[in-house]
Amino acid sequence: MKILSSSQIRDADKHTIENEPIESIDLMERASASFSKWFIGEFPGKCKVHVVSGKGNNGGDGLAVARILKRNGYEVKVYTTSDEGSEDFNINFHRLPEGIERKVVDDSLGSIETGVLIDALFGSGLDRPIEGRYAKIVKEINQFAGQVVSIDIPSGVYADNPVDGEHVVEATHTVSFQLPKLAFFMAENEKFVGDWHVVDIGLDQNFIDHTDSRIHMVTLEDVRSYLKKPAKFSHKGNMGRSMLICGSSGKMGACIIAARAALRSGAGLLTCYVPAVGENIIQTAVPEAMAMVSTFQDYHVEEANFKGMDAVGIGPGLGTEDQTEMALRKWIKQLEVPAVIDADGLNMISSRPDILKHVPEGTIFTPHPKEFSRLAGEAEDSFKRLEMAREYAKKHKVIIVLKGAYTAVFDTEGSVYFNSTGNPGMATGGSGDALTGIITALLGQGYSSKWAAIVGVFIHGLAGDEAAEDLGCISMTATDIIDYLPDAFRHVEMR
Ligand SMILES: NC(=O)C1=CN([C@@H]2O[C@H](COP(=O)(O)OP(=O)(O)OC[C@H]3O[C@@H](n4cnc5c(N)ncnc54)[C@H](O)[C@@H]3O)[C@@H](O)[C@H]2O)[C@@H](O)CC1
Ligand SMILES: Nc1ncnc2c1ncn2[C@@H]1O[C@H](COP(=O)(O)OP(=O)(O)O)[C@@H](O)[C@H]1O
Ligand SMILES: [K+]
Repeated sequence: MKILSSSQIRDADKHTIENEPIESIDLMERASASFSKWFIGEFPGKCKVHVVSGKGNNGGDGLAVARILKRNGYEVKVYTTSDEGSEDFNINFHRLPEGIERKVVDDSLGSIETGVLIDALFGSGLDRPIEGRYAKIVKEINQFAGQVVSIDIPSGVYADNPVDGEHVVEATHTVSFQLPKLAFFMAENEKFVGDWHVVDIGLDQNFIDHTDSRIHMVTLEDVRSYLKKPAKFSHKGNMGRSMLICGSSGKMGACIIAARAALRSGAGLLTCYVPAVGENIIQTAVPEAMAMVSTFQDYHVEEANFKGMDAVGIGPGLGTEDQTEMALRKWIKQLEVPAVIDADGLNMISSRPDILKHVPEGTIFTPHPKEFSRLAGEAEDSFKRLEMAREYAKKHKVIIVLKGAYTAVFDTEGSVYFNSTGNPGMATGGSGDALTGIITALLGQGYSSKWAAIVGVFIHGLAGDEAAEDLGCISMTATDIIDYLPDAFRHVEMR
């Protein structure tokens, strides 16, 4: 699914109005009806609803929603900051039926004790920080004890830029029209956006399909269409020969997790290259994997033999010993197959950036934000980090998998794909190692680097979601993510 900027959405509105054709006020009615339908589903008890409307079209939506909810049996009170506004605001203001209490407010809503509050103060037309009387209103909205539902976007949040003011509505739910907004994927906006939802308002899909956007959200359908189905005559030799270079004394667990995840992701033949300390451990814990054992006891110091391999994953539990770093340099220079580099592998590249020039095109880096800042420098905010990651991926011709609540995959052409699966239960040691194993296995099965990353991240998150459903976010572990990989793959395969 594409994510469009505010101005692109405005163009889609305009195009729909001209070509459907539909009057602007009727499009507003359709948007408000979609919002109301969502609202009625979420709050079926006919609670008291307080609608706070600004004077733009977001406020106009608020007024139309007030009317529709009233018609559906809700007790509605409307607070407007003015009795006059945009053309469509004015029409909806005059359409307010009898029986809706209305109040034109200056800087205070007055006391609101119960019910649900709908925030229609500002939408995508916000063009400066909220101040003065509007700031006081926002403060009151945030002091309200009940749930707050923002229409389209919380007032004070910009769709495409970081928040720049102190006064921003903190919504419980945000119901966005047609598509999600880029702002929803940024960690610092979580407290404003709350849980977000998208409702269809019937903007011209053909126009959206032809609008150029480099920002996407990955859906189940996307992954379904890219998932490779094993051929009837497939055998272990053509399901990918993968190698994981991993482990050191005290960190063999990372290796086990990555290896098990790779096997559960369809790796045909898996070899784990480990220091001597890891031989018995890996052979016992993961009998399906072969072990290639280095002569050195505690950590990696030697070259590897990649002969016959289709994919290589480097990083889980490696440690950052100087000699391991020298070994990493050799591995990277030797690489002729697609590779995933994670964790300590990335940390060593960060401390010796000259290694970067040897990294083959299409190699996948899987940093979390801290590892990314070691690679590319600190970012002021998530929007800047997004630009930095995009530039980094383009410049070094690597795929960046920036891990987090919405893991983002950056390809080498400047596009970014936000993941839509996963949950906070995955913020536990070893989850990242599982991801490295999954992506390595997919690479080995012939996925392009970009799609191995996108599909791997989605499946990893989906397995995490299935695990959380049964075990809860608190108790689930990285091993549980692996145990739920079969469910996740089956879920994607189901048609
Ligand atoms: N046809 C359309 O364009 C549709 C638009 N829709 C709604 O329209 C919204 C956008 O409407 P508008 O473009 O009218 O924008 P807003 O409703 O966000 O309001 C913009 C108005 O507020 C003023 N303003 C901006 N920032 C301010 C600040 N910090 N302090 C004080 N005043 C400020 C602007 O000067 C302008 O007058 C969307 O978010 C969506 O809710 C929907 O009705 C769907 C259809
Ligand atoms: N709040 C969250 N929501 C969704 N996914 C998460 C969340 N926190 C962590 N994850 C996922 O869990 C994994 C953690 O990886 P990483 O930070 O490398 O941990 P580790 O090094 O302990 O394995 C990443 O894939 C990340 O996207
Ligand atoms: K709003």
